[in-house]
Amino acid sequence: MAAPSLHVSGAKMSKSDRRLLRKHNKFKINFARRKDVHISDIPTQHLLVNNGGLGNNVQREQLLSVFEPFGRVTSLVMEQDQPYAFVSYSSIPEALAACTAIHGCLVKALQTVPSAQDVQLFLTYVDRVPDVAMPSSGLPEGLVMIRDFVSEDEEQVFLQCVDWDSSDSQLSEGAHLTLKHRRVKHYGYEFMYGINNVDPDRPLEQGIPHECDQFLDRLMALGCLNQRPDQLTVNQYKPGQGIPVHVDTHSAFEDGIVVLSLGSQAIMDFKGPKGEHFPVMLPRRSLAVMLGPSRYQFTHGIMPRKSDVMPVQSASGDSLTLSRRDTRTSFTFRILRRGPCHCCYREQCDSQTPHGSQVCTRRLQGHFSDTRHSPWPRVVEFLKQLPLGALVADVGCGNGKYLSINPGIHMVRVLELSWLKS
Ligand SMILES: O=C(O)CCC(=O)C(=O)O
Ligand SMILES: [Fe+2]
Repeated sequence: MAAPSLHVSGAKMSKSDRRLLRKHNKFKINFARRKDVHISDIPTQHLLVNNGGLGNNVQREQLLSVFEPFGRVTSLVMEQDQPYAFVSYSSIPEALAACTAIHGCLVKALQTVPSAQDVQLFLTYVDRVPDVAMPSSGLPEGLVMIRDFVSEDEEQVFLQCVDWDSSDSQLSEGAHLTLKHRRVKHYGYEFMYGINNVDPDRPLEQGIPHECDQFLDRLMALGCLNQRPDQLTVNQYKPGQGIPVHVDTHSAFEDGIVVLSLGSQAIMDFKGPKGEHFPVMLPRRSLAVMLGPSRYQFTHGIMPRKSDVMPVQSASGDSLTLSRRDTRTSFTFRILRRGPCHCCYREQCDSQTPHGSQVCTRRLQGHFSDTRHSPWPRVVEFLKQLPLGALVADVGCGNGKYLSINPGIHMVRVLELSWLKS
């Protein structure tokens, strides 16, 4: 790691040194907009490290390994999404030594993905380090989290019992429109993404794998579910993949949605109706049970990211770091609802809005539903691109498969063509 000679006068500077200086000055001009920390013209014990932030995919441990050889690091502050970090030493000479050695260097240790470029660190003295705003560490009301609910051996059994090869042929057509970003397999009943619902009259050949039996016994022993789950959706996410924000359809499933996270952690964002936001870490092998408001009222989703920002506690105080995601496989166990939902969260309830009650009538239809339950992708696409408030008549709507595709439009449902004639 050879530092370019930044302290030479303008006339003797090489082309690359001049470029470096220009870049650094531009960054300093932008940073000066911050009111809580000021750039210092004279050396201090606090360093602002441009390009060494969470926004550059730099991890806390990597940054520490670069700075610790030059003295005692008393504080390392990383802020969410920012391309810079702050490092404090116990004395000015230590900061000076680090600055002389590291400023302008390409640092290999900071590569977080194989294709990533080396990171060039620019250092500036600042008067202080800011307090870090920690993400909310609470849980949405009704969410129960249990760490280490399954052992590493059990995790392997779960992961190996999924027969991915048979998943594609099993999914109804609408699924392929929504599942570009993760692999999914259903057991017990298919959750049909085209209509965001299940058909209780069409159980799948494959029920929940028997490998889950003991787990389900333990789950039931916790006492938070009234019935044993009869539907399982397995989602598999590669780093960078996620699941869009949603509330699991009320009319499809009862209270108590159980998520077992395997293979990797991920942050699931829960958002409430008043703008509440709970980024909840789902550690590998942990169990999350969504009950009450967290099941019915809060949306949940996973951002398609390669790493998650996590709080860390260290000798130098609270800070944030990045935790890289690996392939994550989640087992989501749910209890099918057989009848409309009567929850008290009417706004989110598809059973209690006009739009929702139409969806429920879908279940009253027999043979037609059995043979035509898959929405046609082109129709789904057409409905999705309609503007808010558009009016659509679904003449001969059959099992109502298109009624819930776009909640922002009005669907007039006409069951039989003969009704229209009369
Ligand atoms: O993968 C997860 O953790 C959650 C999956 C989920 O929310 C769903 O399938 O509805
Ligand atoms: Fe969900």
